[in-house]
Amino acid sequence: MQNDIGRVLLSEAEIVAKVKELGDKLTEEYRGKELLVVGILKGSNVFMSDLIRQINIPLKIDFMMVSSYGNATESTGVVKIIKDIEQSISGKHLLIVEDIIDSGLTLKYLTEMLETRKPASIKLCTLLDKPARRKENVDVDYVGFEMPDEFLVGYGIDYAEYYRNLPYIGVLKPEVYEK
Ligand SMILES: O=P(O)(O)OC[C@H]1O[C@H](OP(=O)(O)OP(=O)(O)O)[C@H](O)[C@@H]1O
Ligand code: HPA
Ligand SMILES: [Mg+2]
Repeated sequence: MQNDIGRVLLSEAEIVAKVKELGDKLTEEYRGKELLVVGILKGSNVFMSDLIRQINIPLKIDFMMVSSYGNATESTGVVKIIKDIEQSISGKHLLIVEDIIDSGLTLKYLTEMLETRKPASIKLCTLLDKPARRKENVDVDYVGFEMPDEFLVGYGIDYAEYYRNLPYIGVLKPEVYEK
């Protein structure tokens, strides 16, 4: 698995420090508010687990599962909801947690759909942002790192469902997906 990684872009230590920094900001932002943190599966799973433990106020969590990539490296543009939030979000402050924003298609679709359920607010937090690849404009409130236009894996992010368990973020060698 390590042999498929061309370069490590973010080390485990850099990620830990950034998650702590984001958690501190979110603690201040949501103090005294009814917070529901919504992770977008599967990619956000690792980031979400670390992030909520750095937010030091009462909160609830839930998950949605959507898919637009299948086993490809380009978004299909069709967002499928596989699992929805299990509770009413009306009047709640929603924090959507993503591992990566690339084309923006996933979040554009999701935020528009969730707005119709009348939450008190919706904000977005992503560990990684690839602004160069944006097809849909989405307002991201909290970004861990801006990344170059390369196919990234690790820390929850997959290629063909593998590499999610790498503790760092790396670039996959092109020969891995070109073969
Ligand atoms: O901005 P976009 O171009 O829409 O890409 C970002 C989305 O793509 C990935 O999910 P994917 O659909 O691959 O599912 P996964 O989280 O299960 O890997 C990632 O976790 C984001 O949800
Ligand atoms: O760079 C990426 N890597 C893996 N999955 C992704 N989904 C959107 N962008 C990416
Ligand atoms: Mg994926």
